[in-house]
Amino acid sequence: MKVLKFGGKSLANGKGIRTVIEIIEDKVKKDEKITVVLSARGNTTDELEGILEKASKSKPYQEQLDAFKKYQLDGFKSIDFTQEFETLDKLFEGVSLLGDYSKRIKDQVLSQGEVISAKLVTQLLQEKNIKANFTDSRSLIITDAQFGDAQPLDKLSKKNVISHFNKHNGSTVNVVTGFIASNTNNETTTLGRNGSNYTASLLANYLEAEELQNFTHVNGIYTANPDLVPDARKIEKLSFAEANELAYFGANILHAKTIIPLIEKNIPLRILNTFDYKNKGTLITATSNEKGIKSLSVLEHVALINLEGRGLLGKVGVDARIFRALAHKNISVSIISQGSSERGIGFVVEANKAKEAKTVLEQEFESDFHKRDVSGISIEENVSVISIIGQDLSTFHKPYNALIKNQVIPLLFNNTVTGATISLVVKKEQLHRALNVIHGEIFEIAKKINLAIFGHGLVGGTLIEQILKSSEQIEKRKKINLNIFAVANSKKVLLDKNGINEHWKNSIDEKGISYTIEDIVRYADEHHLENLIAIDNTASEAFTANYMHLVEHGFDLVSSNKVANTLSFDFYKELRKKLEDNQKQYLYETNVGAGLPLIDTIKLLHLSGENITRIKGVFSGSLSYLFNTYSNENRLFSEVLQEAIDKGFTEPDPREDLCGNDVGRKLLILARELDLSNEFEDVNIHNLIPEGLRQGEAQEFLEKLDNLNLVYQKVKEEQKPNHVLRYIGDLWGDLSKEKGNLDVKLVSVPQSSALGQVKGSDSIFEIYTESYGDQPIVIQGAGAGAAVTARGVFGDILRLTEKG
Ligand SMILES: NC(=O)C1=CN([C@@H]2O[C@H](COP(=O)(O)OP(=O)(O)OC[C@H]3O[C@@H](n4cnc5c(N)ncnc54)[C@H](OP(=O)(O)O)[C@@H]3O)[C@@H](O)[C@H]2O)C=CC1
Ligand SMILES: N[C@@H](CC=O)C(=O)O
Repeated sequence: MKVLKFGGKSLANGKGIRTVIEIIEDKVKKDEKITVVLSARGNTTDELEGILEKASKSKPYQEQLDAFKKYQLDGFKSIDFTQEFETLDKLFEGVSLLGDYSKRIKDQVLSQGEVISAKLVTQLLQEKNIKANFTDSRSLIITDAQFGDAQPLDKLSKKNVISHFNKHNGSTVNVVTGFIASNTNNETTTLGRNGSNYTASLLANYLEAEELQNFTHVNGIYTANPDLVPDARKIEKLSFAEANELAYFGANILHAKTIIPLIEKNIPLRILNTFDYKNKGTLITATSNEKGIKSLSVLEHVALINLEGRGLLGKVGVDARIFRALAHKNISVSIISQGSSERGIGFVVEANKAKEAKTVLEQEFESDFHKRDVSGISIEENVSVISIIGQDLSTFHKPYNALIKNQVIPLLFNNTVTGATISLVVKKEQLHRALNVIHGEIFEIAKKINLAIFGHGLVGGTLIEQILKSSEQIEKRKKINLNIFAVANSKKVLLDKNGINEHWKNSIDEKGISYTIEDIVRYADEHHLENLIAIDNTASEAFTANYMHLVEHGFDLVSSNKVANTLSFDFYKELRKKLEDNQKQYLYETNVGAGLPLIDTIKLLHLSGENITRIKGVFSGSLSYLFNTYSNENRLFSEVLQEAIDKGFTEPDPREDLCGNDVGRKLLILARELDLSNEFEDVNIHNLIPEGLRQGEAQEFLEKLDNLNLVYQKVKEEQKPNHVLRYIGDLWGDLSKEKGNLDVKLVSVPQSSALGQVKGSDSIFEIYTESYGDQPIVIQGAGAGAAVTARGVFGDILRLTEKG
């Protein structure tokens, strides 16, 4: 025999009822022996309670009662509920006249919901020629007289159930009312909230059923509430002990009292979905999961109370006084945490009891206030409790670190000594993000990294394409889900919390909206996006003004833009301080040498104590291309320059390269990596643009490139034989001092020298150190170009995801 229990949501409407009938019919056809236990339909119980309240206050209730009757009959006009409706009419009339009702009356009222539902399903089954038998559980389950939350009298109930099923067995489907029972005086009682589940598990116990199938509107028990955590997974199997933890921490399908009768007889419980009943659901048995099951549950509608005072230290009985005072008012404490100094005790109570709890404690500790032993009792409202079931402290650092990285600082945390459950109290507004972050960590589900990309020109656009192309592979290999939720230019942003797709360019045009940085921060916040990275692929100084704000709001930073690192040294330090305070990272490997691993190498050398004495080389990819090509080929300077621009080697405004600023910036960035406090003004720059061409718009300059030809023809011709032109950066001097010497200049070098050998758009960096002596470490390779730069930015993004 299997016991099938259908909840109110399964029975709420015509579709639900038809599906329930279909499920039962299916089982009967397969000759399965079944018993059906039903809740009241939809919101019936709440509706009846509402009408009762109105009636007791002598308010008009007839309209609501009529609507209730209409709902019960809707689509099922052939069913006769006259008796149930008349009972309700009489009960409400009486309550209205008296202006009050007892728990006994309430149980009589509420019981009609289950009677109506079981009567309906019985008749519909009979219409399908199924031998169905309406079974009023009031004649089976006998309880004490505690109306509203009655306790079954096991011996009597069991005897009744067995005798009833002996009479109506075989192919008969007993359709039993859940929730309701009667006391020994034959008065209607109810089994409290979750009562129908209780009825079902009592029947399963008495009849020694093979399985209890609890049909709900979800496919089983999940690792977290799927409404809050989209990545939540269904748990296939768990043990009663594990289920018990879930029940305690708010998994409302389960309740300890419904599980106990099943444990007693070792009866498996299967949680199924009425609307997807072929799905196997979750099976709960006595056997524990070998690996141990993990899941997240949430307690909402709670408040945190904090009792503080210096004088509590070493005082005996403080906790006892708190619990006694609260217990006296029937206020239950769910989570408690107390420091070893005993100067503060924090605990969680139901939100609607918080004010009362505070008042009660203020009275209890009145004299301690006077003595200044207690300094304050405060309520932190709008909090939620997250419990990680199956999590012990040995690996808790992972979710905890991830929370901190996402700026979720738990207000309180505690762990069970034996049960491997850790609970955290977090601000309600952070609940969603916290759950997703923890869930991603403990289930090793691809960690979602939410990217906001600013600038989608040559570098930014290539980066987006690279990410979209490799994201699937990365997810498979590294369990990292790169989600670009924002792409912005100087005017518009395209926002999509689920990530942009390959049509992003059109989408920006069509759906892009004007924005401020605050809009993007708000969007991330409102959609609870975690692991945020802002990527600056602009060349804009104005945009760098957003860095602090982004960091404060939980974004790590990656930039190909060099400006932020070359503003005043004060800003440079302030940004680092902001990053440290917010535990955020800033990576900018492409700032010098595009995709070459230069900054990281220099950082590591410096950090390890290696004394870097000089850094010299061709820092600019575009100027490398320009002078390598121009020196070797008999072509016009303007023509080669235009080629460098067309190949995407130059800055958005190519004058930034030609005037030496770009190399100057790179040199300064390296100097600052060595803890030198140089300013941009300290860089001696040889500007390659003749005076007359420096002013005006970039476009005007591009139109006058020919004017450069004569100048550079002369420079080329004035060289010694077998010499070539190179535009170099040189950081030198006593680099252990506060500032170094930074020179950017055009030099003529022998073609056979290392610098003279550089080809194409290659950059070359010679790093001289004390240990390496005269033989510098040389890093050489493509120093410019959208593809290599975007790849370098991509590398920084991946590096950040690993740091998390
Ligand atoms: N090319 C290379 O080899 C290398 C380049 N870099 C750096 O990469 C960065 C990007 O260069 P590149 O792709 O060539 O530049 P592009 O001019 O091609 O693109 C710049 C992008 O930034 C956007 N933008 C400009 N100002 C803002 C702002 N205030 N807010 C938001 N978006 C803005 C532009 O939008 P809009 O069209 O609206 O102006 C455009 O989408 C530069 O900082 C450069 O120094 C670094 C290493 C190598
Ligand atoms: N314009 C720059 C691009 C890389 O930073 C260069 O030419 O090196």
